[in-house]
Amino acid sequence: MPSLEEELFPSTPGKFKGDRAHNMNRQVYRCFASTSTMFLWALFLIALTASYLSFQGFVDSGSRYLSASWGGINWEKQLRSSAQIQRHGGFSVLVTGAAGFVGSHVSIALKRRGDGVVGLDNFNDYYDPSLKRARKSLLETHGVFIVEGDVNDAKLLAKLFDVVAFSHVMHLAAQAGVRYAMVNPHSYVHSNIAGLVTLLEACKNADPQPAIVWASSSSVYGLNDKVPFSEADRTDQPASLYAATKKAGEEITHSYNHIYGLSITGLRFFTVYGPWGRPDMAYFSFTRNILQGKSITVYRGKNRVDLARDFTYIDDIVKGCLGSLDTAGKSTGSGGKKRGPAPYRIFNLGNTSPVTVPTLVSILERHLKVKAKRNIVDMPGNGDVPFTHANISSARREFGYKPTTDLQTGLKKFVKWYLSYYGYNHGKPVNY
Ligand SMILES: O=C(O)[C@H]1O[C@H](OP(=O)(O)OP(=O)(O)OC[C@H]2O[C@@H](n3ccc(=O)[nH]c3=O)[C@H](O)[C@@H]2O)[C@H](O)[C@@H](O)[C@H]1O
Repeated sequence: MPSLEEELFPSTPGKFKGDRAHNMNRQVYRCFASTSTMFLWALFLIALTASYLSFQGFVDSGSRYLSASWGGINWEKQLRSSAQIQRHGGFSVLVTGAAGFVGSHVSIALKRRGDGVVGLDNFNDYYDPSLKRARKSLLETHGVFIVEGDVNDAKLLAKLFDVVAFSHVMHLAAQAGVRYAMVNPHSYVHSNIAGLVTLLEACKNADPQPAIVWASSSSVYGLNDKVPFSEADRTDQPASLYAATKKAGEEITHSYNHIYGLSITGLRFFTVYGPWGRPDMAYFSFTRNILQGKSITVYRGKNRVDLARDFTYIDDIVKGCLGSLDTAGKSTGSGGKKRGPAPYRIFNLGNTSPVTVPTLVSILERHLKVKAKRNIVDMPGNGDVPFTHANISSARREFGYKPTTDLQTGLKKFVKWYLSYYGYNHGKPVNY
């Protein structure tokens, strides 16, 4: 049996016979009825979508509040106190990667001279996070508060700039290591490209905009064979993805300088070493293996030529970082608008005295009083370059950069720290 509606409005047009006006009325009514049904459906779908989105928002914010290690009145108080400037004309500096090797040293040096410092670090497990935690404890004894978070977290960055008007950002958070890029390429894109852009976005939006000093790398020289390496030399032949992401960082920061008036200083660090260093680096892992009686793999270049690095001691690098901060001109924009040209600088921070890897091993043997078991192999195609050698005349001219620690002296200090921290058998770290 047909329904009432079917009776009134048969589904097959033309089957209904009636007068013209009646017919017209029916069509208008039908049209109106289908429009209102559609309208009701649309309303229903909008309501459904809105409630889904608000539920998602609730879940997101709920999980953020449940899992976030930042936020709240007490947290803001700690931020402000750590960022407090204690000297006339001092800075308030956001140090990213503050629980890292260079980051921890720079943070302490800034705090010591009376600058305000807030650290940011994600404590990832690229190498033993307990070493990062120990550095964090050390920083806390100096009054430096470290926020646990990622440079990719735009909300966190916005909040940091909301609470503190940072005059400078020392951006050292990165995925380091040349050879690890073959194991985990995406971590380099995540930290060195995406993280950098997120940070620059936050800096460009900040009012006032901070001046930015950040860590590039000697590896950008890649296959360049003109020595010593000068800032104007070719950097378009990277030998590793790590180098490529650092080179990309130099271009990305340039665009932010150009468009938004951010003051940018990129520092090309040359194989930095010293106490509280990175366990993935050769001098550190060689020390551990030598002490444990394990063999070490020493790479050798083409035609049996030894590899060489312009090893640079951490204290010299710290002086270079502070000199860069002191001479960085101001950013000119605010709230995302450029108001004039701002400085864009790049400096080599090296030692200008390359040493071969076998010589590095011999120095360690002397300091450790243990003979290394050397396993010499031809350098695999893993992104390494045969040598590095910095021309540092630009940094010397701009802020009097002058490295004073040779490898022999620097490794002695490293070994002293290593033994006090891990002991002879790389047992449990001594508590600081
Ligand atoms: O200046 C930089 O910008 C980079 O410096 C550092 O890279 P590199 O100069 O490669 O230092 P590092 O790994 O200590 O190897 C040193 C030498 O030992 C050789 N090497 C290494 C390991 C090994 O098992 N055997 C070996 O012979 C190796 O072939 C090399 O010749 C930082 O790690 C990097 O993050 C980046 O900051």
